Amino acid sequence: MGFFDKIKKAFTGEEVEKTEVTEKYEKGLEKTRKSFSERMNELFANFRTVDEDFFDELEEVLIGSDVGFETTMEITDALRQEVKLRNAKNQNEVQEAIIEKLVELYERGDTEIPEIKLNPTGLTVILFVGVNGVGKTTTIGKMAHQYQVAGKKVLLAAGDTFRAGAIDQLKVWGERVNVEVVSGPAGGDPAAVVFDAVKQAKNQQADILMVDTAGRLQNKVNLMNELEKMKRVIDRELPDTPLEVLLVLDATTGQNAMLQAKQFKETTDVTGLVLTKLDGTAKGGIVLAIRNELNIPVKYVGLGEGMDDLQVFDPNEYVFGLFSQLINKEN
Ligand SMILES: Nc1nc2c(ncn2[C@@H]2O[C@H](COP(=O)(O)OP(=O)(O)OP(=O)(O)O)[C@@H](O)[C@H]2O)c(=O)[nH]1
Repeated sequence: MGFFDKIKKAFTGEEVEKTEVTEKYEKGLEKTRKSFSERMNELFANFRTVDEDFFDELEEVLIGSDVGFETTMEITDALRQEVKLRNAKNQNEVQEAIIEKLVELYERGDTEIPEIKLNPTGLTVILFVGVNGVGKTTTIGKMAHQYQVAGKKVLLAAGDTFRAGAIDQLKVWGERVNVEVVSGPAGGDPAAVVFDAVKQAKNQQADILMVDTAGRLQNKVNLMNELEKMKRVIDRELPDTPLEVLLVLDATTGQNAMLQAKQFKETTDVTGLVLTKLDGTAKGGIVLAIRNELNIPVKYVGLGEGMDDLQVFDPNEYVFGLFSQLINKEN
């Protein structure tokens, strides 16, 4: 069964086969789906015809789910044309057009799973950026655990020397998942920590080095210099090593997360996003907005507090989780 057919079936409440990952996405997106389906049901409860009022209300539903203004307008404009083209009049025809347009928004982009490409012959370095409290350390810990379970040798570097608490927190995670943490003194130079960590990674022939960094957006110049210096050390010591820069964002902060992403994008070359706490928000539409407006791939999503709830982002599973049993079905 093609993916679109699977969504269509789930959309109307028909049973479809689900993998463990599908179920994780479904569960993680429960709040978003509930609020989205309530709003959609309300919209269709008053459905008479597809007129401008209908599109206005649909825009409100999408914006209310944090799909973002730009993306919402794009979707509703495309839908206006589609409805005309198909001469869709009744509720089912319009619902089908809506879901097709939303899925298309994804298919037009990259539906490949944007997994981190690990260096097959040596070390890969992942730099984690993002403001305090977004779940950066938790993400590093979970990811370290997953790579380790997959048989990789992982090393962590406590590059957030700005807060003593951040170093300790990373060490706690290191102990919990049994991964070594390279650290320096609080207030020290983060690039020096990176230098030491790179040396150790080389000595130990590690596969992955994950570097925590401080995320002081209020001081952009400092932040930029600090990140650039760390990158220079990595480039110099490991000239041919792939470097990922993952920006961690808290999905529950909605449009504020968008703003952070824009600011970090100006500060450094972000290669991917991690969106944490998607399970904690009813506004999971933020993924659509980010994907459409920022042009940075979402690489991981946090769908719960468990170790395995950090999942590689799969656009198909996401859209499925958003729509399954959407209309006329109690969740
Ligand atoms: N429900 C849920 N909780 C999460 C997720 N990711 C992280 N958390 C929880 O959020 C809490 C930690 O969040 P933060 O205080 O932002 O974590 P942190 O690692 O200290 O954040 P940084 O300051 O960014 O390093 C922990 O209780 C985590 O279990 C997620 O995807 N879903």
